[in-house]
Amino acid sequence: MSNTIYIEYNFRITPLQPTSDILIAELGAIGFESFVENETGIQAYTQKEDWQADMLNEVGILSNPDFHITYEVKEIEQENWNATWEQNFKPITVGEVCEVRAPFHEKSNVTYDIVIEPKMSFGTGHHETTHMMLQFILDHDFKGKTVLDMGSGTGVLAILAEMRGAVSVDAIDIDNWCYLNAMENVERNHGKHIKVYEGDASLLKDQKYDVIIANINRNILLSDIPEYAKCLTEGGQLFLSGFYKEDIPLITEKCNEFGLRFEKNQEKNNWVAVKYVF
Ligand SMILES: C[S@@+](CC[C@H](N)C(=O)[O-])C[C@H]1O[C@@H](n2cnc3c(N)ncnc32)[C@H](O)[C@@H]1O
Repeated sequence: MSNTIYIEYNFRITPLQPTSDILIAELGAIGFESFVENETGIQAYTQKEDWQADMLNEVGILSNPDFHITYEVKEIEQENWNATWEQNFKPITVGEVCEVRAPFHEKSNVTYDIVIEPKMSFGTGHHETTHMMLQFILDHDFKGKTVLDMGSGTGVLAILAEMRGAVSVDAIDIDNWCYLNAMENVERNHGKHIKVYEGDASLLKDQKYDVIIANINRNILLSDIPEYAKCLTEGGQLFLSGFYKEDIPLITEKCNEFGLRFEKNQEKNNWVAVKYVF
């Protein structure tokens, strides 16, 4: 193991949500590469060679009086960073039949046992949006379906879709690291019908899918919904997440414009996952 030196920031945050999500997004934008959420806030990591003492000056939420954020900073070696991650990543159970765990967790007796090594990509089932999308996949019939997972992160949704019977799954992520990580996770879970691509909605051409899953964010979804509609088969289903309850009318309006009808939604801590039908 190389002993890369990391800088760890330990942020204490009040209120925890939506502050943590905003802080993670802002830190991600200035080059922080991994995050561990805990009960009082988050730990954020960047490699020492990418770090500058004044880099937090660009993080707007730290000077916003509506949020209270304090932090400590220290230098750690990669081995310790891995240990922190392992300590904090607990297995997640969805609907009692599906567990998302890391390779170092013991296998339990569930129908859908998903092993994910997330490292730095999003999608362990800990986030509300991933959890709700996994629940949607459990609640629907995927047997014989062709599926697109847009913004696939670790690949966790694509992996469950195949376990639930999908005959082919295209998983697309814009981020190179996610693309590589999803490929590793597909292999780790013995995926046979999942193809992972690096890119975005511009990769979609004449393909048709019975189901499209996209957990990204409000603005990307708003701009990609017309592309999704073009790729759905008659009666096809679209599951969207990555936005808040108050964004449902806007997203639904865009879906309606392209022939997609709202069917139902789930909600967790103000995050939502919504099902539309073509
Ligand atoms: C919220 S994460 C979801 C990951 C995983 N699907 C899950 O449910 O946990 C969003 C993912 O979308 C990717 N992404 C962001 N913009 C994108 C775009 N325009 N096209 C494709 N992927 C995108 C990010 O790299 C990230 O991995």
